[in-house]
Amino acid sequence: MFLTKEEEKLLERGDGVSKCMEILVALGEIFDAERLIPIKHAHISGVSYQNIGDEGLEWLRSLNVKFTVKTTINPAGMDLDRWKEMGIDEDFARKQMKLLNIFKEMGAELTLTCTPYYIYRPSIGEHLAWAESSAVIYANSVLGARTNRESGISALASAVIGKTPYYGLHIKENRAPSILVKVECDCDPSILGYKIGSEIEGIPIFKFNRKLSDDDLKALGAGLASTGNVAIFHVIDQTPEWNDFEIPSEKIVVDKLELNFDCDPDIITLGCPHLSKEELIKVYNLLKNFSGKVRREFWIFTSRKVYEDLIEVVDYLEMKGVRVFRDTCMVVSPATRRFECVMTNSGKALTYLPKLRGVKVLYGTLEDCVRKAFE
Ligand SMILES: C[C@@](O)(CCOP(=O)(O)O)CC(=O)O
Ligand code: SF4
Repeated sequence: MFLTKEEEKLLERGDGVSKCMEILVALGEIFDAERLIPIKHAHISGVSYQNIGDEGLEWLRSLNVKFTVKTTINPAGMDLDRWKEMGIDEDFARKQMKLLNIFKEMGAELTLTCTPYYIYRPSIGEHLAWAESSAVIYANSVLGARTNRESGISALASAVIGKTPYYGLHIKENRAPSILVKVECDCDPSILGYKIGSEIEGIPIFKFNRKLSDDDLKALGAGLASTGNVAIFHVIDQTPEWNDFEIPSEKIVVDKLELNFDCDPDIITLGCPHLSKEELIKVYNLLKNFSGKVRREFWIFTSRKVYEDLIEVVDYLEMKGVRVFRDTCMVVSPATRRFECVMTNSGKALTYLPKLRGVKVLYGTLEDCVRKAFE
């Protein structure tokens, strides 16, 4: 991969910046990138102490670097204000705060959300270096911005250098669809993504018989990326780049989805990825149909920004016994170990909760989840 004189010099410093350059050069060589390109925004995953532990914390501290572009970060292992209520112990909280202080010293904004696009909405064609698979696929598919599916480490290296290797989805022709998915059922987009992700190769372009909302597209992408190596999709008549390419001849038809999850939930959860304003308001409107408080643990996760923008809605949900937490989620928090069976409408959470937290899961639509909370 070609390096400019300045880039060569960064390699020779022998410090944390050199380490970051080495990561980007190695990535560039693996994927045969011709050069590095500047990025506008990096989003780093691997922020929960639960997932990176003491080793990750010490490695980050040893880098001793500063970010040179706008940098946001993924959820931590707890709500920074209500961690005791989540059942988190002091030792974990202390270590999580130590980790967040390191990110802050590096120059990250402590956004602690997997939905950075609600805070900074990238524009079409903008080059990013984002980790967090659900954010990557949203940026590429719904916004038309350009990022590969970075790891936490490669996103951090790009945040320091301000660049990323020019390969993969940064290049227009690599964003072309290779399989048409005709959807003939009124299937939950989250579950559709969860099922299709493991069944297809390449980039899907969907044909729906209805208009999907941005939240539907968010759920579809999160599900797709959780079970498949998919970092972009298109939807005919709906996503920004759908008409820039030939419609692929390879086609599958989806007319029904079968799921077999079964357990009696001791907690219901929504917000994987973190809920948008519209989604939080949808929960509010559903809750108004039920008298009294919920009868099961009901945890909702969203970003601080959405929470603060809708504080009256949050107050109502809390009054109904729902807990609205920020900064974290069921997948990256040790709090989840208190539960046996988690009910959710998120295809992504159905994938990761058993894998990362070892709990059983039960699928329900948003309406099913709200109804179950009162049973
Ligand atoms: C599962 C995920 O959403 C959150 C946990 O990952 P991390 O600890 O933020 O790297 C990451 C991802 O899907 O890229
Ligand atoms: S809520 Fe879901 S998408 Fe967001 S960080 Fe947690 S697992 Fe990832």
